[in-house]
Amino acid sequence: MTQKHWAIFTGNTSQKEELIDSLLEGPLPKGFNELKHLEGSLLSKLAVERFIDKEDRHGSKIITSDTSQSLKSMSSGEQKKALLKHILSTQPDFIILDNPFDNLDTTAQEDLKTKLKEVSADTPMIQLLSRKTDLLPFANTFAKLEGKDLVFSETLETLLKQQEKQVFADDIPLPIDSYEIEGETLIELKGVGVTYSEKPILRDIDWQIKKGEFWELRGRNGSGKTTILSMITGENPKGYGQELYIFGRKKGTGESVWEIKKRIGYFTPSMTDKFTGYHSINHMIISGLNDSIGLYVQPTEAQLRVAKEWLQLIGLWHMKDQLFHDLSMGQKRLIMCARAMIKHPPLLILDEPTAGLDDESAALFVALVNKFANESNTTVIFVSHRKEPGLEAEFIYQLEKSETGSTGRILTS
Ligand SMILES: Nc1ncnc2c1ncn2[C@@H]1O[C@H](COP(=O)(O)OP(=O)(O)OP(=O)(O)O)[C@@H](O)[C@H]1O
Repeated sequence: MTQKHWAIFTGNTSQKEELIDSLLEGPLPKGFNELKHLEGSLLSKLAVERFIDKEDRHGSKIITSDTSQSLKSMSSGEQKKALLKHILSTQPDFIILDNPFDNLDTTAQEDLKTKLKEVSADTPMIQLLSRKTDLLPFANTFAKLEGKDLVFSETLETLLKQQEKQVFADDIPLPIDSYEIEGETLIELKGVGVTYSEKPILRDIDWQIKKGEFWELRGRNGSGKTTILSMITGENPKGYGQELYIFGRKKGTGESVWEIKKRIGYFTPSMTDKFTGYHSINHMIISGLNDSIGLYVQPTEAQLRVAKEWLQLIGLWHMKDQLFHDLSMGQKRLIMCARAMIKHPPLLILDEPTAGLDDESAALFVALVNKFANESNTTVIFVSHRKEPGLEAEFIYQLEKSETGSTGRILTS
């Protein structure tokens, strides 16, 4: 008998944590009788985060004991590989793969696919996926998770409907205040290099980013994308003493990190996922103007007006008083993105913003980013491993990984 492998398509409303819990802890949902009395393991971003927390609390290495590096300091791709290795060493009876290809570059995705194919010969797998291009070729049982309900389907075709192009009717709302930055160049790196414990990570990085440009930053896992971004945002001290110019000023010449941060909008999904979110979505949007999380002072008329315009644009005005906490994942991402955009910062960084979204929500998100990049003066840097269908970046900065440190080159899209 052929091994059974499940592919479960998830969307915005899917309650996948409950499904994962019942697969691991029981009672088993209908359609999974084959897994009775079997012990499963979970490969997911959440599982990685749990191990990082554990390592932090115990001050020891659990799944990276054979390397000199902590799990926390690894790139997201390296973390996922380390977790898979750990899972395989425990020889589970089945494996749940929750969006296994998120955060992985194409080469790492192919490596993981090959590995999973090998393992699939005698280990059943349950893949939870939100993007159809991620489907594992050996999956043979298909379902969709609607809320809590699993709807099994005989064929794949009925599950995969064609995607319509997303459009927003209104214009991007205008900013309340504007920023003065001299010159046309916003950020410049000249011959920048980074090493960690003598391991070269980046070498001779030359990158000039001008006002209003729309960039995509690409590169394999561990090629140094986050390292570059964290030097720009000021979180990484490796930028000091180098030819790194931020908003016209050389790094380390007395600029305040706070001043830099005020001019950068930043969004990465873990910001949403860790958010407790007991604020109304209207207040969440307005708080983007104050660089705070909730809203602690009475908003002005102008702030209320611009928040309304943003909520109308993204089609969530009718939900303005609902708690952020109660929104679907796709809606939360749109809110967080609008929150980062509302003050039209000179620079907006979106770090793998579509990870974990389903096809429909990702298309909506990308449409919002395209529109903002097109209609505002903000420079946008969009980091993604996935070729995001429909993304209209003007330039691509591609990091090429090498033993002597990644180098960069510019591609026009
Ligand atoms: N604090 C640190 N100590 C040691 N090594 C580090 C540290 N921070 C990052 N690294 C290493 O630097 C390299 C680049 O990491 P970085 O997170 O910038 O890559 P990335 O391109 O963003 O990867 P991914 O796409 O997987 O997120 C990786 O090999 C990572 O392990």
